[in-house]
Amino acid sequence: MEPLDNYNLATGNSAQRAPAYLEVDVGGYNTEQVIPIVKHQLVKVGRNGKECQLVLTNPSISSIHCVFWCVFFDEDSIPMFYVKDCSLNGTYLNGLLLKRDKTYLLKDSDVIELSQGSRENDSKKTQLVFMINDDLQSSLDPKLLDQMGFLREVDQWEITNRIVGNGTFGHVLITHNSKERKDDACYHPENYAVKIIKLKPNKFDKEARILLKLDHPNIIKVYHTFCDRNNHLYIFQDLIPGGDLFSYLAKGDCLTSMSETESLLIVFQILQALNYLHDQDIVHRDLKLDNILLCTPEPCTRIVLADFGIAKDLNSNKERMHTVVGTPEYCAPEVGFRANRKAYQSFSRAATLEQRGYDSKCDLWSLGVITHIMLTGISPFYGDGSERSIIQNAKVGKLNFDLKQWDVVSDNAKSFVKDLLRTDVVKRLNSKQSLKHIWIEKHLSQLERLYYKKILCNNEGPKLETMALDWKRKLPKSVVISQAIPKKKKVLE
Ligand SMILES: Nc1ncnc2c1ncn2[C@@H]1O[C@H](COP(=O)(O)OP(=O)(O)OP(=O)(O)O)[C@@H](O)[C@H]1O
Repeated sequence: MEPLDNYNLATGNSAQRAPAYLEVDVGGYNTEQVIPIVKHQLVKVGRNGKECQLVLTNPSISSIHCVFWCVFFDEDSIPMFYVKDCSLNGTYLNGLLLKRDKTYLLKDSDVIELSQGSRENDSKKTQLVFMINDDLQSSLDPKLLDQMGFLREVDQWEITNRIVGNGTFGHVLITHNSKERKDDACYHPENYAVKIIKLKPNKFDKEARILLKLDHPNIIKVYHTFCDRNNHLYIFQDLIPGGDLFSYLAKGDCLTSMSETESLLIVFQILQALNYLHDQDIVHRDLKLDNILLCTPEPCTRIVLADFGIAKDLNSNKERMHTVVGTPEYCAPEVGFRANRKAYQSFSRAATLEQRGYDSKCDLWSLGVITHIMLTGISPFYGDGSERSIIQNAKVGKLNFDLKQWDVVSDNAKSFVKDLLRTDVVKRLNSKQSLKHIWIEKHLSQLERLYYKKILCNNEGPKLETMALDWKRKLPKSVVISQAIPKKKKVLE
């Protein structure tokens, strides 16, 4: 039997108290070793002794063969557990090959096989059995869909009772595409997400209309929409499995900062998305940490903008916007939130006030707030946390770069934040100007290389050949794109 190093492996009860764990079997025998899967910790399996929690020396195993993690939407919800294949020789889930760099949702008792050698090698075969803690398992409600009045099936989409997230307006659930399963029997079927919103009778939904028009790697991809007899609108979309940026930064009961490099890569991607949206006269209007989703909860991952619930398509009406919408903490002062909410108290989230209106630059203010938080862990206008103080502070727009959290941040990054958080809209950068800011421009070649080569090609998501031509044109000449598509393999009995 190949040696199995005990890197961070737990045994017995401590691991079984984790929300989920992996049991390690080698050559068909249970080794009694278990790897807990807990919040904020990736579990890597492979040959790399420095990075992996479970180190395997079998040569057919890749340096990092596969990665496991869990995502908690909030403390009350049942977490989602995922596995991502990063190997050369393939990872199998219940006997079916996973697509390389794709992420799959796990369920209790799933068996993950790391190599499928010949029969003589069966004694070396490592299997991981995924187990969910009994308490969590029993809280999954099989009648959830009926209770909520949601359909179980819409065309080829099968809707499950597993909730990915909840918002003010919608529930987001896991769904499968049965047609895909029939078309591709060798691969494990993928999971998708469906956002279900209750519409007011006879109202059409702007979110679905806007999303169906969009096609960008940093914007949530929508495949299909459907409205049932109860005015529930179903928006079928990609499942983005790394959780949102808020959860990624939240450790304990406060937000933490991330390195300048990691922040820059996220800012660059958000700007790609904003540039694309604003070029088409679409304004997001609710950009915040919670609406930025990560493909994997680790640095250098693709990020995706979600929740276009209050986005505005200015194509139908080229005027400036006047509706007070968004989230005060991220909201530009010109949008018109008032410290005295009486002015629009009768409306849930929106009101039209007498004012000069605002334009797409409100999204850049929100990006300024997001960048400030990523670099320092501090929300710039938070004050005492009350809506009144946030709105008042944002109106004044005073930033404090003397705080010790800024000591490790470059002057260029500070200048970027300052140029986005300008209360004077005319002086605030737009998305094109932001992409030319010295903080971005100085690192542009590295950013583009990482973006096109690593984030778009190796990270799950659109491959370059499927993307629009204007995206291809931006590819720097020096970058060689490696198409990491594994050969199709037969399903083993
Ligand atoms: N495609 C997706 N993949 C994975 N998670 C998702 C997806 N869409 C939404 N979520 C999760 O569900 C949560 C709620 O979704 P969303 O923000 O779209 O709903 P909402 O009702 O419009 O929310 P809000 O209260 O912010 O307006 C998100 O914060 C996110 O964590």
